[in-house]
Formats: sequence, structure tokens, C-alpha cells
Amino acid sequence: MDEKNNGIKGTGCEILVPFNDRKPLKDIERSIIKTYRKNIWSKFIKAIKEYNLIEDGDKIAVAISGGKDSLLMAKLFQELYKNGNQNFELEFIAMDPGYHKDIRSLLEDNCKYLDIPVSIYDADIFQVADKIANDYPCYMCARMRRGSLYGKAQELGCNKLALGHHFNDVIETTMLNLLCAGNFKTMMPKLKAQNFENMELIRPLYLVEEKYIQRFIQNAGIWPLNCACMVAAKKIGNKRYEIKDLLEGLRKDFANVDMNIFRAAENVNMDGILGWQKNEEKHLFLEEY
Ligand SMILES: Nc1ncnc2c1ncn2[C@@H]1O[C@H](COP(=O)(O)OP(=O)(O)OP(=O)(O)O)[C@@H](O)[C@H]1O
Repeated sequence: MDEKNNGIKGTGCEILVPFNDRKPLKDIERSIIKTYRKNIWSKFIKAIKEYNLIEDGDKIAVAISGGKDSLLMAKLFQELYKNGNQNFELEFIAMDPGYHKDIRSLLEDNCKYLDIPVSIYDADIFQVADKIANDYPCYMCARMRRGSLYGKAQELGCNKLALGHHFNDVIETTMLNLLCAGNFKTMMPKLKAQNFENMELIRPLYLVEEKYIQRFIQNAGIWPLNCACMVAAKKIGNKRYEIKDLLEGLRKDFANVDMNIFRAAENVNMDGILGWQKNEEKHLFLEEY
């Protein structure tokens, strides 16, 4: 569908149209470790190893929104488990923040088709975010969503919550912070929850590029949830989408720009830094001069 003509330009809604009918589940599962071995499967394994995302005895709550990223993440975890890595347990959770009933059905149908045993629970997030944060519902919604997912994960006895953020989310966040917030801060592959004891957040798609996730979903013939938000649609021009466009432009003139932005967070040179924050405390280079 032409985004320009569907009345929702500027909301960032992107409709992923499948390339074909839904493929049989066995073919979809096989494609993860065959067709997408290099660009999806290996990157998933690499992130798990490199950042030590899974440890013996973990019980991981895999958070499924029904979008392309989290559907793929759920299948990746299942493949990992099937392939004999069974030092962890899985729970699949989806929070219904007040979706339209057709959206809820799409989520249920996709999970059923993909054989993801998801538990869906209700939370009034859309209504509350709209009421208490009318101008900036996205920020409030994201915070409440995170809290709700942590709470549900803990209730199920999990010690980790897995979210479907991918490589492009990581570099877009770095650029958003740099250009809009005036700081240098990336999205981390894992972090400890502040308000939930012994809970960690992990991002196993950290090294997977979005274009391969899109290709995988479209080839599988799946219609993922897009634009399920009932609050911000049409209300907010999303800066993240402006950053996406900016990066698209930069790619034409700068080789490896994506990877260079990613690497910048690995190669911070402390001899070239004026100030930094650690544990919410500010420091200046003069302290060590
Ligand atoms: N309603 C929800 N229920 C469960 N998990 C969710 C929900 N909304 C978001 N998440 C989790 O948070 C992650 C990031 O959410 P965000 O809305 O930024 O998703 P996204 O980039 O559109 O990814 P996806 O394609 O998985 O929806 C999702 O990948 C998913 O793991």
C-alpha cells in the first residue's frame, strides 16, 4: 500500500505486505536456520554468546507484541531449544493494551499458526497513557508497558524478559540521543531492571538487521501487526522515523555508516571525552587531568 496515500503518513506506520501465501510452518521454521542462517540465526547466536544473554537455569519471558520482530524472536528461541540448548525455560507473553478486536485476533491467529504457545493478558495501557499523558502518550505508554511486562514475567517465575529490539533500533537510538537529546548513549543488549528485583531485560535480536526480519516475515507469508496503536496514530510525528530517513540518506554517501554508528559505542575513547555520567553522577575530564 502506498504510505503517502493512506492518510497515516507521519505516524511511521509501515505496512508489510507478504510476498506470498502463508508457507507451511515446517518451511518457515527451516528457513530460519537455512535461508537466514547467516543474517538472522548466526547473529542471534552471536549476540547470546557475546553478551552472555542466557545462563544456566534462566526462565525467560519472551515478550510478543505480534509485530514482525517479536514473532521472529519467539521462533528463534524455539529453534534454539529444539536444537538441544535446554539449559533454560521459556514463557511467551503478550500484553493486550487495549487493541482493536481485529488486531487481537490477528495476534492470536499468527501465534496459533506459528505454534507459539502465548499467554495473552489484558492491561489498560492505551486508555491510561492517553488520559494522563495526552501530549506524549508514546513515552508514557512505553514505560507502562515495560513495567507491566516485567510484572507479568515475575509473576510467572521468570528472571529475564526478552524484547525484540534489533540492530537498527540500536543505531537509531544512538542517533536519536545524539541529535535530539545531546548525549551519547546507546541501547544496551541487556540491563538490570531497576524496580523489579533479580529481573533482567535482554535483547537477543541486537545484531540482526531489520531488512532481514522484514524479508523473513514477507517470505513466510505472515501479516504481522503494524500500527496497532490506538492513541498516538495521527497525533504524533515520530522522530524515530525521521532518523530512519536520515540514515537512509547517509547510506548513499558514507560506506558502512550503520556499522560505524554501532561501533562508536564500542570504541569510546575516554581521552577524547569532556564529561560523562556514571550511576547518575556527572563527571568532568578535569577531575582526572
Ligand atoms: N503488547 C506487547 N506485549 C508483549 N510484548 C510487547 C508488547 N509491545 C511491545 N512488546 C515488546 O517490546 C518490543 C519493542 O516494542 P516496540 O513497540 O518498539 O516494537 P517493534 O519495534 O514494533 O517490534 P515488534 O515488531 O516486535 O512489535 C517488542 O519487540 C516486544 O518484544
